Amino acid sequence: MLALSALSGAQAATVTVTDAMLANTAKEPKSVLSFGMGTQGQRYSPLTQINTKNVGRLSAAWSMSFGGEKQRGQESQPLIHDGKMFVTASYSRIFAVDLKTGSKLWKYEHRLPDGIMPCCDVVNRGAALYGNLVIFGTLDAQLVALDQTTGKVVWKEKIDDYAAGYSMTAAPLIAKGLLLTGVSGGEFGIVGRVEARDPMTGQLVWVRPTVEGHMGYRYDKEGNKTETGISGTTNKTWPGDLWKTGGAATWMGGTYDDSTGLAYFGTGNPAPWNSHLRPGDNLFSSSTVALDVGTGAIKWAYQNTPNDSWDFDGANEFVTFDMDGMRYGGKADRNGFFYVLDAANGKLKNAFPFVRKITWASSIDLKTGRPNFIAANRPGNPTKGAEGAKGSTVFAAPAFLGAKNQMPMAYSPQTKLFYVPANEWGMDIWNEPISYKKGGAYLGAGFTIRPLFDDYIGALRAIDPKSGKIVWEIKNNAPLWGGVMSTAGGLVFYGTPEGFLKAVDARTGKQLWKFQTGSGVVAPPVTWQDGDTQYVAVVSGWGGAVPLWGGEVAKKVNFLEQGGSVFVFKLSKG
Ligand SMILES: O=C(O)c1cc(C(=O)O)c2c(n1)C(=O)C(=O)c1cc(C(=O)O)[nH]c1-2
Ligand SMILES: [Ca+2]
Repeated sequence: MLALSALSGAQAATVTVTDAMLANTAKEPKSVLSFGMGTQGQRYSPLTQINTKNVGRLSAAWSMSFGGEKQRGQESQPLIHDGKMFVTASYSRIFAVDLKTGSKLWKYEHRLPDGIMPCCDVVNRGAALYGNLVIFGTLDAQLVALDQTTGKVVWKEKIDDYAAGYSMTAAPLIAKGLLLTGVSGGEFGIVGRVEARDPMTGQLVWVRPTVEGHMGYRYDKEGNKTETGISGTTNKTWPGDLWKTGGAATWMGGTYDDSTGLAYFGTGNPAPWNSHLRPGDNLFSSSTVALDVGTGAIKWAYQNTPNDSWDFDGANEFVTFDMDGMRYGGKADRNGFFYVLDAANGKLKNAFPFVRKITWASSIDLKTGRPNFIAANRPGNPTKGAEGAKGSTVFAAPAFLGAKNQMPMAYSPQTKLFYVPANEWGMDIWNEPISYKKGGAYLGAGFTIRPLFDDYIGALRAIDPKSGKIVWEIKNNAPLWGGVMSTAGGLVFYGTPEGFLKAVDARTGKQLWKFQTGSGVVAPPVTWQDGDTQYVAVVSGWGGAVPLWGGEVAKKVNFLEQGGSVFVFKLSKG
């Protein structure tokens, strides 16, 4: 029996995913092998069959439900390979689907313990492919690798203790034959880090913490570890012992650029939120950290929000691109500024606002790379504040859910523009005393989110990284929470919480097509070519942080229904 099934054509058909294929995935439009549609994260496809002239004829080819009662935030980006779609779903589930028919080939439901502690819904953003495996992270902070053909578990590794607040929501990244992953848990005082593993076995290769003062390690084949030096030079940017529970979670995973050999991981908020408890810059929180993939050494780090006081996680994706013959990286930060850095050395080239209202800083100093803080707009010190134990309340914009959050932007080398899903909102924020307790929320702050404008919160913005100009924008009533894709067909695709997948002209922002998916879209679309047909897919299912933490805004959008399904589209005959 075993020998027979091993010989059968269908079983043996898995095409092994190699480093060369992954390096080419942005140029190879027949598959989608990684989160970001290429490790640089540009989310750009060279396909042109679907274009500005004919996108009006885009029609549903099939849809598949994730089923059950687990209809919560679906933030997953599907992967496409060898006739199959691999798509993760809420509550740490993954499905393999037949691309031609839309029928389910297998599913894996991870058994989650009762005590998991994701801060912001039971989400998962996607998987990674390598060899014959599909690998994803779970809400109880494990990694699971399954056989692409059978769905059988090949290896499983525990990343860390979920009872201490660790979880995993991001898609893993493959770079130079290594599996690179981050961790979630910044709201619980975990310590952020990047880990490299052998993707075929799950065995650790190196670990690099993202909080200054913690030791990095390298592992040999037997699992013996050797120290590779502390991250940073000292823990002097943290007072006392606070670096031991400093946050800086790498919760959105990373990008990788073959030309620099560096992996770029954003880091989340320093813990706790109350900044008066931790005077100093608190490295490497709210930063982009560039790691040498071979050694796990921090080659450079750039801090977007030193001594963050607003939950301005710097976790957002660093997307590398070419400008004036140089390789740069663009990052639309949660704090409201868009940054352009030299991808090789982290030197700041440009920084400008991409939302209308920013209260915490007036600008970013291009010489020093540091923000020009507006001191009066920092939430007050609870030990000194006029309002006693609470500290003084300030109005701050952006709100803590950010000018941008988990929803990834796209870059088009055709238009040389970034397409950023932005949100305009503010909050009243105040500080409170707090002390660390394992597995407890570690904030020391309270907040009330408020819209800034009557008619919209979300805005899809086309941004020129050179001039810092917003070339066009499309306002959206509810906060945008889904990702963006650009194509050589001159199109930009994006989803809305109101349930639509939309296609617009990449040059003008003119809407050309929309489709109602039946629930809010909080996931990034993808496209690929099978035979002579180009397809587009997106996952639908409202959820994520907004309905949980949005307060007044959550009430505004409580007409939205939850869901869980994936839709695939192609052109109907003209
Ligand atoms: O600091 C962290 O570890 C961490 C993790 C996550 C996560 O893993 O989803 C989010 C956040 N922070 C966060 O601040 C946030 O606003 C957020 C929104 C979402 C989401 O998926 O909608 N996740 C997270
Ligand atoms: Ca956070």
